[in-house]
Amino acid sequence: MITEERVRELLKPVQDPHIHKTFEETDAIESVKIKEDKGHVSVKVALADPNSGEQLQLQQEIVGMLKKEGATTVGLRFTELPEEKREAYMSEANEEQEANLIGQKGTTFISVASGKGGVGKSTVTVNLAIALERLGKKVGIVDADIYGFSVPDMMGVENRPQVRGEKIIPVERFGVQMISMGFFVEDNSPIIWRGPMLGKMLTSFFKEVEWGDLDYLLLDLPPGTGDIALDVQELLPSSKQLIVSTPHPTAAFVAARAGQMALKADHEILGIVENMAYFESNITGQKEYVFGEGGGDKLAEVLNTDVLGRLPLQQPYDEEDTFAPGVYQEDHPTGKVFLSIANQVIKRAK
Ligand SMILES: Nc1ncnc2c1ncn2[C@@H]1O[C@H](COP(=O)(O)OP(=O)(O)OP(=O)(O)O)[C@@H](O)[C@H]1O
Repeated sequence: MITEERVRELLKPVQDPHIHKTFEETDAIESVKIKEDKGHVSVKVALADPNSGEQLQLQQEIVGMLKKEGATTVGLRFTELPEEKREAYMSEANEEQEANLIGQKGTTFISVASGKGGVGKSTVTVNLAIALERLGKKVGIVDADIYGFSVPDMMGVENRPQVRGEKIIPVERFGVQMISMGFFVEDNSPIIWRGPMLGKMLTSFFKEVEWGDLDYLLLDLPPGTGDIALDVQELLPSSKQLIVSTPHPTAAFVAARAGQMALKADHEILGIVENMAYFESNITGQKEYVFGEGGGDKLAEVLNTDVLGRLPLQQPYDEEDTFAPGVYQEDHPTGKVFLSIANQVIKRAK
C-alpha cells in the first residue's frame, strides 16, 4: 500500500494552476491520511484559488496519480493558501505574466485615457512618446483607440507593419515603434468590438509584435466610461495611467469617472494632463481661458494626484511647428511642455 511519504513525494511537482508554483514550493500538502485496510488515501491541499474551474482537472490528475500507485479510493479536499502567501504568489504570477506579454521584464506600461472623446488623448500619447524618446528612452505605442485610430495619421505614417515569420514588425517613426488597431481594419469600416475580439487583438499586440527591448509602452485607450473603454481597461496589463482633460469643470467631472474606472481595473493614476488649457494671443501675448479654468486641478484633487502639464490651444497647427500633423518640435513651447511631462513621467513611473 502507498505510504504517506510516497504521496507527499508524488505530489511535490504538481502545479497550482493559478500561480504556476509547485506544491513543494507553496508547501501545499496540508495533510495526508492513509487507511491501509481499505486502501483509502485522503489528502488536503491548499491552493491559491480553490473554487475555480481548473480545480476539476487538478482533482482528476491527482486522483489518477494516486490510484496508479495503488490507492483504491482517494478523498481530496482543497483549501485556500494563507492570505499573505496567496497575495504574494498572485502578484508575482501577475508580474511574470505581464513581463511575458512582451517577452521581457523592465517595460513600463503607460496608458492614456480620457473621459470624453476629442480632448487630445492621441496628441498627448504621440507627443509624450516622442518626448520620452528624445530623453533617450526606448518607446512603443499601441493605438487601442478603436473609435479613432488617429495615431498613424498624427505621426504621418503611411506604411503598414511588416510580418516576419510569426511576428509583426511595428512601424517606426521619430524613433518610436508603433502599432495601431487601425492597421488591421479594412477600409476604415465600422466594427462591432466585443470582449473576446478586443481581447484577442490586444493580446496579439503584446505577444505577436516584435517590440524589442522597450523602456515604455504607451497605450492610447478608447475615450469614455462606457463598456468598450471598461473592457479595454480590464484587458490591459496593469499600467500607470495618465488622464487627459480640458479645463472645463464638466469635462473634468467626466474624466474623474474614467479615473475611478482605471483604479477599479488595477491601474495606477500617474497624473493629469490639461489640454486646451488656455489660448495665448500672438498679438498681445495675453492668455485667455476659453474653456474655463480649474478642471485639471479639481480632477487631480479627486484622484489624489497632480497636474503634470498644461497645453495651450494651438490653432491652427503651423507646419513650421510640427513635423507630422500632430508632432511638436523639441524647441516649440508645447514641445517643451511635453519634455517636462516626460521627465515627470520617468520619475513617477518607476
Ligand atoms: N491643444 C490643442 N490645440 C488645438 N487642437 C488640438 C489640441 N489638442 C488636440 N487638438 C486637435 O483636436 C483633435 C482631437 O485630438 P486628439 O485626436 O488628440 O483627441 P483624442 O482625445 O485622442 O480624440 P478621440 O476621442 O477621437 O480619440 C485633433 O484634430 C487634434 O489635432
